[in-house]
Amino acid sequence: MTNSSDAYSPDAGVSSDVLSRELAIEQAHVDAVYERLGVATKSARSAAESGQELYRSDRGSWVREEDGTALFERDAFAFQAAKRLAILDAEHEGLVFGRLDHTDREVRYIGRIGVRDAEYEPLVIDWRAPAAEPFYRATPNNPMDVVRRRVLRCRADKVIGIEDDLLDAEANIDDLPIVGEGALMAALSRARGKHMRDIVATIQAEQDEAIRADHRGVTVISGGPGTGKTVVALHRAAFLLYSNRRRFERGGILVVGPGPVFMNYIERVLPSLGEDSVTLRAIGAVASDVLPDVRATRIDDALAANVKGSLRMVTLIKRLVNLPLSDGPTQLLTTVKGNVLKLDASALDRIRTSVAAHGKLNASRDAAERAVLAALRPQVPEELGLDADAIDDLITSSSAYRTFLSTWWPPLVPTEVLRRLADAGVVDRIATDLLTEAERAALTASYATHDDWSVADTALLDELAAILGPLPRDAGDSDPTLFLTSGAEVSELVTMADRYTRSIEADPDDDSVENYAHLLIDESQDVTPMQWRMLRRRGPQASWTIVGDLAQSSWPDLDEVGRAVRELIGSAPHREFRLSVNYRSPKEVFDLAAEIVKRAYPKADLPTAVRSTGNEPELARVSEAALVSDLAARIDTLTDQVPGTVGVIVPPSRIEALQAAVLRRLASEMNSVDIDRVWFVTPLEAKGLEYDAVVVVSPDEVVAESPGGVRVLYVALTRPTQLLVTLDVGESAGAWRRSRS
Ligand SMILES: Nc1ncnc2c1ncn2[C@@H]1O[C@H](COP(=O)(O)OP(=O)(O)OP(=O)(O)O)[C@@H](O)[C@H]1O
Repeated sequence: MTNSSDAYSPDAGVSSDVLSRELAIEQAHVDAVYERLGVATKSARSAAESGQELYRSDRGSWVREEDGTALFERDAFAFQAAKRLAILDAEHEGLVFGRLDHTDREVRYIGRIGVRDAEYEPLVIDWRAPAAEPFYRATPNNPMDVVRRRVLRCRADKVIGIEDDLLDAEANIDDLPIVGEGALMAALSRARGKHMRDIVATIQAEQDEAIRADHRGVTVISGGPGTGKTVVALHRAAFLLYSNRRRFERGGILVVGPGPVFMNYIERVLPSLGEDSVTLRAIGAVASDVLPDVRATRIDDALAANVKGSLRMVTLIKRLVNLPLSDGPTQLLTTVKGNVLKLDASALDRIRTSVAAHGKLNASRDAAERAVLAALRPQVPEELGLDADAIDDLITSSSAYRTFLSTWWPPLVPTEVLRRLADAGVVDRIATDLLTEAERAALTASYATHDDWSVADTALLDELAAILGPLPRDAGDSDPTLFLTSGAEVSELVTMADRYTRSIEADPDDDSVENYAHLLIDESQDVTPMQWRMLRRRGPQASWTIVGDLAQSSWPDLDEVGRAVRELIGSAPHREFRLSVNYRSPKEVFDLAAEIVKRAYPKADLPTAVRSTGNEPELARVSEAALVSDLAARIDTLTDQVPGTVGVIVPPSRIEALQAAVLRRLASEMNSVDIDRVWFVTPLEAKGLEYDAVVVVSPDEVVAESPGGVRVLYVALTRPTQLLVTLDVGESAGAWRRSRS
């Protein structure tokens, strides 16, 4: 097996004459397809110019097949073909990638888009069409009337390689040569680059079932590392769009992954399948539809992260919202014709709680005012002979009352409310029965020591946005200088006026949560209960695809993860798929990783590694003093040994300093190293990613620094496609492997 990107080498067993002849046959077909597409593009353009915008769809596609009734079907097809062609990633590996030869001698070509000839006969079948299914599902045990499955490897419009599988050796067809040594193995041993590639030419049968599963309800896809969960989920998104375009293009599909590095890694897959209408968002950016500035990447320390992810925060946040502002009024005093009217703190609290129970706070100011007036009216002496309207007019015209209302029920901005948790006094008042002392301290410290938001905070901010609702549209009508005449202390005046002015800068139109028809959640084992609440707000009517592996969870309470998914499924129809083959890690690497994870999590779902390289992992040790020079030297060697990427996975506490020092050393002493191929990441950032070679720095610290412990080390150990090095730092390090059985 070869590591080069041209690993689709022709089988030496087939004469070069046969190979050349077969390549020429396939080239002729590919040429015909491109010629036809040229015609389709022209025809699409001219139809568009002659006013067919009528058929433009809401989300910007040119034509919906179902609506194109006034068009000849062929014209509608031309639109679709031209549109998909325009989206296809420039670097995609061939429009036509497969061929099926059937027992009845019928030949079908499979490609990224469907293409028909002038007589409307299929030249290429879209990989998602039912007729393409045997390409993925046929096996020698169940050949599905297919004799030979052929994968074509193209560069741009040139066919450069062929890989065949003989599926029905009994079929009486003796003029079908079999070429190549297996498309899957060749694909798997190719170098990894910065972006994930589609697997459209080599989808395996168990993966195909998950991709084509019913769109309704909830589809759960599980499996160990490297089993293709992510890539399968992305192909499923493309399949859903193909099979139910109207519903999913209009309603939208949201793909959520763990972080921006991961989103960047997967972003090319859907365009390479001709689909560009899917929204990709890291979990820390999901709330950015309601809170545009909130896009977080920082991970809290373990204790704070656990607290912030837990459902106990729902109660805590409700209490926080109801807790009067420390600089707000504690009572209302006003007069009507010389008679003093008063509501004390407990009366105000009762009103606040009962109003808050019935609506969103920012939308309830009128209701709160009605409740306050209703509580004041009985205090006006009857002998004044005033009716309710007259009393209300007298109360509301007083400046003391207006000042009270603005400060007692101000427009509340989620970010400002959550910041209140930096005050230990606030946390103590609302959380003594919810959190331990250590948890309360961790929560307060996380806000007191950081100005920016963490990923876990975004779900809390989203929860707050849901409780508070959009800012009132008239929030800007009141004059902040009002406070200057209220008679309170100057320092307070500034605080309130300041808060008021800042809060009205938010655009009330930005507060609507985006709803999707389908949500696809990757690395779901790390989604906390609070984050599930945030996601569910994006798809109250949606169907779901949930992808994950409990053995890779960084969340400490695995039962809670399971419960959250069961709750989401509820009584909806659902189906589960388990992927069983690890296509990423060589067997030698995965054996080590599996042994480590089994110790901490015996129930781990361990896949079978499909490849073997003969390279055992290197378990190395280095002193603290020699770490930088040793790591730089290893990176130098590894970039020579593998053709693609080298991942250096470093515990969070070390990454910044170590990366800077190693890069400096590489630049000064080993400047032949191609730095663009080297990635420094924390174990959590490495989730879902893969590299040709990986160095895991200080595995003991990787375990110690994450609430997921050994499971997070398992993630790190399962990232390489070729070579693994672990680097213990210091004489006594290595606990992670000493207790190997
Ligand atoms: N059928 C296939 N043909 C070719 N390559 C495949 C196939 N299935 C998976 N792969 C490759 O295997 C690698 C792992 O896939 P992927 O990242 O989707 O796995 P995963 O199950 O999400 O892993 P993890 O849980 O570790 O994040 C990728 O490089 C992917 O392209």
